Parts: sequence; structure tokens; C-alpha cells
Amino acid sequence: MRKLLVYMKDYKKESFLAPLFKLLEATFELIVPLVIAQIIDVGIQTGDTGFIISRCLLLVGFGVVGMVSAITAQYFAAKAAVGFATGLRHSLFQKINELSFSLLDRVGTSTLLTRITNDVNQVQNGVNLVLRLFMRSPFIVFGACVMAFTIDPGSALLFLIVVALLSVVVFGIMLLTIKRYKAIQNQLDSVLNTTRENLNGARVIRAFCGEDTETEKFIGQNSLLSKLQKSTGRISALLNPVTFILINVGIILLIHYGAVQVNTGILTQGQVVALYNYMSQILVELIKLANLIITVTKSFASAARIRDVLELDTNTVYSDDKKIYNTHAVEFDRVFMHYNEGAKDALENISFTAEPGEIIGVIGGTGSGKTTLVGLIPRFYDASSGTIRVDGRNVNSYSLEELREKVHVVLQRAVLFRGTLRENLLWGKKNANDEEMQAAVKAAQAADFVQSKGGLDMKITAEGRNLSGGQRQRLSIARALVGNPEILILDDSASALDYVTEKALRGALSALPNKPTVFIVSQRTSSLRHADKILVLDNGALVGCGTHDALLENCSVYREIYDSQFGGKEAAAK
Ligand SMILES: Nc1ncnc2c1ncn2[C@@H]1O[C@H](COP(=O)(O)OP(=O)(O)OP(=O)(O)O)[C@@H](O)[C@H]1O
Repeated sequence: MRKLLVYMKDYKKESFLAPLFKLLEATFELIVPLVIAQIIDVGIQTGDTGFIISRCLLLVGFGVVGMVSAITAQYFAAKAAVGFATGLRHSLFQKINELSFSLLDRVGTSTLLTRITNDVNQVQNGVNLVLRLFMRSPFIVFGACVMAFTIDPGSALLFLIVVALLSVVVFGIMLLTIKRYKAIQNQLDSVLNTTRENLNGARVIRAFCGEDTETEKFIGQNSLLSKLQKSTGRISALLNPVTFILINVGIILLIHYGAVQVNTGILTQGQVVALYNYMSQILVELIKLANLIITVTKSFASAARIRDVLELDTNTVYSDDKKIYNTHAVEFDRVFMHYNEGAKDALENISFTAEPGEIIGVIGGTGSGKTTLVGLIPRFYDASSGTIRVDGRNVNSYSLEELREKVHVVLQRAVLFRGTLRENLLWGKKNANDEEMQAAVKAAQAADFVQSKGGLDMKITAEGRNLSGGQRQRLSIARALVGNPEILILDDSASALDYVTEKALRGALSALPNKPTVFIVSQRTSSLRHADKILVLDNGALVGCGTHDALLENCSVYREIYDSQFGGKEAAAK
């Protein structure tokens, strides 16, 4: 939590004024029992109505000042807590955007969602409550003990014993629940994860009639969450009854002790009423304090989860070596890659070069490492060893922004954002004009359907659900083309296109005026047969590199793929 306090730095004034006004309110509250004692001992006993009225007016005045102080404190506390949470959410969002693909894989998106919403709200509540009660409640408890001492030192001893017992209960319960709150938040992540998967895969689940299995899975996760919440709730629920019992026992003892003192003439009736009032104030404040501690406990658990994300090491490994070693557009030099420590290599000892303007095909069975290989060029993941160079320079020596301006990628799954087509295309180049966007749409073979749907202003719904798979793919390609990248990577991103459109797309790519180096990942030999070079992957190893004809001659894996698609006959769509 301490590390998160930097987000309070713009709210120093509010963080000071909120507790201050609460203390002001508390001070008046502590004086009230003394005034009541005076009304009883002086006003009522002597029958002085004027005195009683003047003291009652004084009490009304205290009430008004106390109320204004409380409202002012609430205003400052809310301002500081909301501002604090806004800053925290902003930093968290920025951090999430900086996370590398491997960190995103490791942490998981559902938990990030819970942390930026639920956890931040929890911390906001904690800050608000702390600013209002953290000083006030102990001040009243302490103040009431002191006041009791000034009235009668003997009764003050009783106060101290009650406060000590109450503190043991409150802190004991706090210690018992703190770990459980963390477990609850983690289980909430799991419930969210299941819900998210269910929503993302809604169509598949229905197609396979998997609703019952999914519901069962959800019920399992949800009942675990409710079990955890119930067991924690049971412990927290002890708090109020136990504190009430202790305080009421204290009050009974106090009244008994007070009655004896009044009889012997040591205390007045008004003083006993004042002592009773102080004991009641202690009860109210300790319950508030206990609730504050529960909220703060939850906030601490949430703060730790937020801090864990903020402290993730997103520092990308940069190399100082900006030397240009050669003129290749892309060079892989003995590259190895594994996703997790100890996991099998997804790529093993890959070396090849791609020249500027060349079309490079990447082929291989499923899971052979095609996506992994092309993902290393824009540094979605980093190689475990070996060197990758773009324009002759180590990719690690570019800033990610610089590198991703050069290298544009069309991913396997075409993702579009809700908005207009124009807004989507601007992702490719922030200041692209209509002409550039139209040219990209045309090259991506999307001009016809875009025209019929309203041109660049056509509406795109969330995830591009109002478009067909092939249309989404073509618009994703258009988005990548808008920025005139030097290197364009199409990761199986033309798979939903018919042969004629795919052929036209290949033609348009070769005719692009800036002649980018294009990597085409595909399962179809027909899509790659005109490539300048084809890389053949098998189980993470590069088992062939050459033209279609050369590979047919000397690469058995390539020939197998080709034969499986054309049965050995030359039937490819030329
Ligand atoms: N994010 C990831 N975390 C861990 N392992 C991964 C991850 N992505 C891929 N892998 C593993 O790396 C290997 C290569 O996967 P990759 O996606 O590169 O294959 P691919 O040839 O593109 O497959 P496909 O044609 O099916 O898309 C596979 O064994 C896969 O299980």
C-alpha cells in the first residue's frame, strides 16, 4: 500500500483537511457528555430553566458545527479517494499496455480486468474510509478514556480494560480474515476467467451443445467463491456481537460502580450519565474502527494485487549495438526460442536471410513454429538465443515503436475494433489521408464490399461481427498496408479468402510501390509457390529453404505437404 501512496501526492491538501475536520467534529462530540452532565447536576437540580435552555442551545450549536465539519471532511475524503483511484487506474492501464506477449500469457487477461476494476474500487473505498475514520475513531476512544479519567480515575481503569479486550478481538479477527480476502479475490478471477471464456466461445459452445458442461463448470467455480466468502463472512460477522457484548458488560459494570459512587457522594448523577455516554461513544467508534479495519484489510489485499501488476518487469531488453551488419531486410542467425523456462524449444537453430522486396513463404504442419518465427521479427516475443536483424541491425537495438513502424503484422485471427472503418485504418498510420486509406483498401481486395457498405465511414461493430471472416481478413490487411511498412507479415491471414481473391491479393502485394519484404505464413503450397523463398518448418526446425521448384526436388517435408494437397499432380492454381 505504501508504494501506491505516490498517487496521493496531488491530494496532500485534501488528505490533511479531511481528517482535520473529522477531528473537529470529534472534539465537539467529546464535549457533549460534559454539557449534559452540567444540565443534570446544575440545571435540573437547581431548577434553573435559563441555564438548561442556554446549554441546550450550546448543544444545538455543537451539532451544527459537527455536521458542517463532517460534510466538509466527506467532501475532501471523497475528492482525494476518487482522484487517487483515477490515477491508479490510469497507471495500471498504461502498464497493461506495456506488458509483453509473454507477460500477458503469464498473468492472464481476466485477472487484469478484476484488478483494474474491482481491486481499484476496493482501494478507493479504503482510502476514503481511512481519511475519515483513521484519526477520528482512535481520537474519540482515547479522548473518551481521558475524559473518564478527569471525571473519575477509578472508572477510567474499567474503560482501559474494556478497550484492551476489544482491541484483541478486533485485531484477532483482522488477522484471521486478511489472507482469506486475498483468496476471495483470486477465486473471483477464476469465475471471471470462466465467464470470459464462455462469452468468447459462445457460438462454439452452442454449436457443440456444451451449455450444460459450461454451466456445471461455472457452478463449480462460483460455489467455491461463495464458500470462501461465507467462511470469511462468518468470522467477520463475529465482530459486531462480540464487541457489543464486551461493551454492554462494561456498561453494566460502570452503572453498578457509578451507583455505589453516587450513593457514597463521590460522583454526581450527571457524572455517571457522562461516563455512560463516553462508554457508548467508545462502542460506536470501536465498531466503526472494526469495520474500517475490515475495509482496510480488503484494500490491502487489493493493493497488493495492483502492486504486483505495477511491479511487473516490462523492461524490454535493449542492445546498444546499433551497428548495421549487412543489407538483408531480415536475418535470423542461429535463433532458438522457448516460451517458458524449461519448456521445449518452439524454434531450434533457425538461420536464413530475406532480401528487401522479397516475398518469403513460411510453411509447415500445425504447431511447427510458423507464428513463433514471424512473431520474433516485431519482437512480440524475444528469442531465447541467437540474433535477429532487421535492415542489418539487431532488433533489440530498435525501440519497440521504431520497430513496429517498420514491421506491420496481420494476425491469424483478424481483430477489428468497434467504430468506423476509417478509425480502424488509422491504427496503421495515425495521420493517413483518405487517398492512402482507399489505396490500402484496394490493394487488400476490399474496395468492392467497402464501397457498397458506405466507404471509409462504414460502421464496424465490436470485433467486426457485422462482417464475414474473409471481409475481416481483408480489412486487417488494409490496416497493415496503410502505413506502407517496410516488412509486412501475413500470418495465415488470407486463409478465409477464395483462390481468385487470394491470387489478386498476391498480385497487388507484389505491385506495391514501396516494395515491402512480405512474409506469408500459409498451410497452402499454392499460396506460396510464387514466393522468392519458402521456409519449411518441421517441429521447430528449419528443414528446407528455397523456391517451390527447388524444395519439391530436395525437401521431403515440403513434397509431402504438396502431395497431400495435390496428390502429386501439378494442379496448383497458377
Ligand atoms: N503463447 C504460447 N505459450 C506457450 N507455448 C506456445 C505459445 N504459442 C505457441 N506455443 C507453442 O509453440 C509451438 C509453435 O507454435 P506456433 O503457434 O508457432 O505454431 P504454428 O506453426 O504457427 O501453428 P499453426 O499452424 O497451428 O498456427 C507449439 O508447440 C505451441 O504449442
